[in-house]
Amino acid sequence: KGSTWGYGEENGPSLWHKDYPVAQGSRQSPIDIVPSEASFDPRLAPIQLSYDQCTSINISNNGHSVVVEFDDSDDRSVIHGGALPNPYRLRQFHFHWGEKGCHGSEHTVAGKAFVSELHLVHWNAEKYKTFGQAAQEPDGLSVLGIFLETGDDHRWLHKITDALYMVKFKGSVSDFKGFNPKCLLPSSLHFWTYPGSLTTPPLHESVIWIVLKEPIVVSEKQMGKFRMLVFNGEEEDLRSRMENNFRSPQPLKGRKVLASFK
Ligand SMILES: Cc1ccnc(S(N)(=O)=O)n1
Ligand SMILES: [Zn+2]
Repeated sequence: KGSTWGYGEENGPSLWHKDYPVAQGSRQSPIDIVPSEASFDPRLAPIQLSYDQCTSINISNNGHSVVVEFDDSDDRSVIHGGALPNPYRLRQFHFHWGEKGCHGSEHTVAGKAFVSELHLVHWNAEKYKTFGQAAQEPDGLSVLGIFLETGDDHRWLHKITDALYMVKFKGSVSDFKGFNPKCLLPSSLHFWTYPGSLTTPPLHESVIWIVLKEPIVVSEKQMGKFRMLVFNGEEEDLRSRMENNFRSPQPLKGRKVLASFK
């Protein structure tokens, strides 16, 4: 049986196209964002995150990242603005990161990578009945990308890093109530936006990407706690530290990146 995809030598991003030919498609993500080539679009509405009624449910290790899931049975937590035609519902957030001292973001800015990248995944519940269906439509999803750089401790990230020991192994799930990801936003909501894809299989070209210009600051110690997670299940002999779970920038193929700021 074909091995499932991952980030290793035998199943990493350069091989994903074999099982997921869309990997070589015309609107793949991530990309290298070149600010001087992005065009300021005054028509872009400011990003608004209405997360005050959001309901986080659990935190889990899916063998590729650590994921916090939300109750998306109604419009209690939505993102609107940017180039979005209507509000999109928050479904989950997760992270991508590198190894100690190295970079791990997926998007880069003029070739500069950050230590990590947070993805807040939303779906167009006004137009589609389920997340799964929306994930296969060109306007189905919107992912808000936030860069992480190292410096001082992030005062709220500890709520997540303190829970990571409970989800060390693939397949582990733990209660995670009352977390509002608004506490993970930088002060500026200036953004770039472009049409792209999921950055992990099935790599559907269904994402309107919104990437914030300003990174948030977290400490190397906090990042270290992400690296104590492992890709493998508790019962597997082969232990492999969860790190470098990022895809590299993909060809722009003529796409335009819009900027919400001058
Ligand atoms: C929910 C989901 C699946 C796959 N990839 C992504 S991502 N990394 O593009 O946000 N999100
Ligand atoms: Zn992601």
